[in-house]
Amino acid sequence: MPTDTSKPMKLERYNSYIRKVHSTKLLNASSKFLFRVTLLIALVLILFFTINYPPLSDNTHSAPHHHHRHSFLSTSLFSGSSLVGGAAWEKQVRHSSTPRRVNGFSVLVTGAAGFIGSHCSLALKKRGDGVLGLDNFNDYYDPSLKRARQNLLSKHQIFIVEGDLNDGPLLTKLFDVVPFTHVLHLAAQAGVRYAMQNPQSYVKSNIAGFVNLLEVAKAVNPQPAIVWASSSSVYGLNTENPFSERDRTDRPASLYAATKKAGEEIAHTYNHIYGLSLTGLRFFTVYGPWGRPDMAYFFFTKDILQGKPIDIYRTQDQKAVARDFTYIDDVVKGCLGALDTAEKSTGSGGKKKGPAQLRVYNLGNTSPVPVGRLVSILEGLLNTKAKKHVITLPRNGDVPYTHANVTLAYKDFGYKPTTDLASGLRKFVKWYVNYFGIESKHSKETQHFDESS
Ligand SMILES: O=C(O)[C@H]1O[C@H](OP(=O)(O)OP(=O)(O)OC[C@H]2O[C@@H](n3ccc(=O)[nH]c3=O)[C@H](O)[C@@H]2O)[C@H](O)[C@@H](O)[C@H]1O
Repeated sequence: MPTDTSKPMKLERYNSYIRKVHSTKLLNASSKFLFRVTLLIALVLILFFTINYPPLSDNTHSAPHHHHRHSFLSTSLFSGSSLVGGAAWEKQVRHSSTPRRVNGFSVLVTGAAGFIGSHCSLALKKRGDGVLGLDNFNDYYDPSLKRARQNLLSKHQIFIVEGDLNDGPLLTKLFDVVPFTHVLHLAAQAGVRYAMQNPQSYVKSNIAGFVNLLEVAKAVNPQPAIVWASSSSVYGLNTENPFSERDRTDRPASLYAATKKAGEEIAHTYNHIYGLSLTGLRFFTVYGPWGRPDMAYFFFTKDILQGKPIDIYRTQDQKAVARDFTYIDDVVKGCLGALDTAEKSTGSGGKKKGPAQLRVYNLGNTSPVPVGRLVSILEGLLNTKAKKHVITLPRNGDVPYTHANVTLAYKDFGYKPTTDLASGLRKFVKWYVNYFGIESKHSKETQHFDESS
């Protein structure tokens, strides 16, 4: 009888089958495991990129750390149509910054598409200084007005780089290309009442942005001298009259004022540690052609012309609210005076070499005018009665009055305001009706408008 060999063979086949099944199971299990791990990694990566690289349409009021990334992506690589850092861009930057007079300055003007920034840029350029603008063109008020100012500046060979103060690499790049002698730092989140709606934007521009600029300025060689915009609002609840630079400024009435006051303290620190030459200018309610639409004189004009009611504030004890309204041309002279008398910074490569200049000046008009009087002047100029709502000052950060003592600015650089409110508003209204193409008997009188007035 032949021996049955099929049994061990079957067993062997069975064993090998079992091994196969096991190894396939193992393979299946490990590939499932691998697949899950890959999926998890992919999800983590997607989450990471979504958080760190928000879409470029991220709005301007987003959280500061988001905005920093956004501004780096959007401004460090591209600015309008020209590639930042490219040869054509560098040529524009250099051309705009090169002075055309002997011993002329090279000035970086931040906020150059803004009201005071555009006027100062033009004035500097006209006397032969080199000017490079920086502006983020945010939408705090209608950016089309900022674009119109930019057009005006570009006709005078002034180039504005589109970028944010918080964009460190961009600022460093600008100083790499141009050894600026001066910075006129006017970029800020302005407006007293808006600080209650969007407090973070004040911290982002007026504190973080300022510190970022100072960080770059202290590290470059040569360090520039810096003249920057503080505000009359730092006097807050001060009751001395008129306001002098020696008065208390530790009782701000709005977050806007608090951020400007913080700027003055930060300036002290950078002057003390790094030898940066710093001059703060306390502007008093500056108005005029190409002004800011968020300011009362501007939107009163608009509302009066449109037949809309306007609110005129009175103090809690029913007294008139008054401001030391200051005409733009006077303020421009003050800014240029401050630049002309600014001493060089003393540090280099981030190290202080000796004491440096640290100054603060009032730039006001020295004659406060009640808001009711401002409205009567506008009514006369527009030949239209305003629909006036006199209301008690809401608790919105406003102070009852401002009044500048400008003795110090006069002594140090001959600052002397010469334009009263009626003459200044006349020039503003002339610009307004032309700019907005308002057809009235006023526009006929002003057909020969000089756009740079
Ligand atoms: O000197 C400054 O440092 C600041 O000046 C400016 O602030 P302000 O002096 O508050 O100007 P602005 O808003 O034009 O109100 C003018 C007057 O109209 C009153 N006012 C205002 C609004 C209204 O509806 N009714 C009204 O009576 C109001 O009570 C006030 O009395 C800049 O905006 C600010 O950025 C900052 O630079």
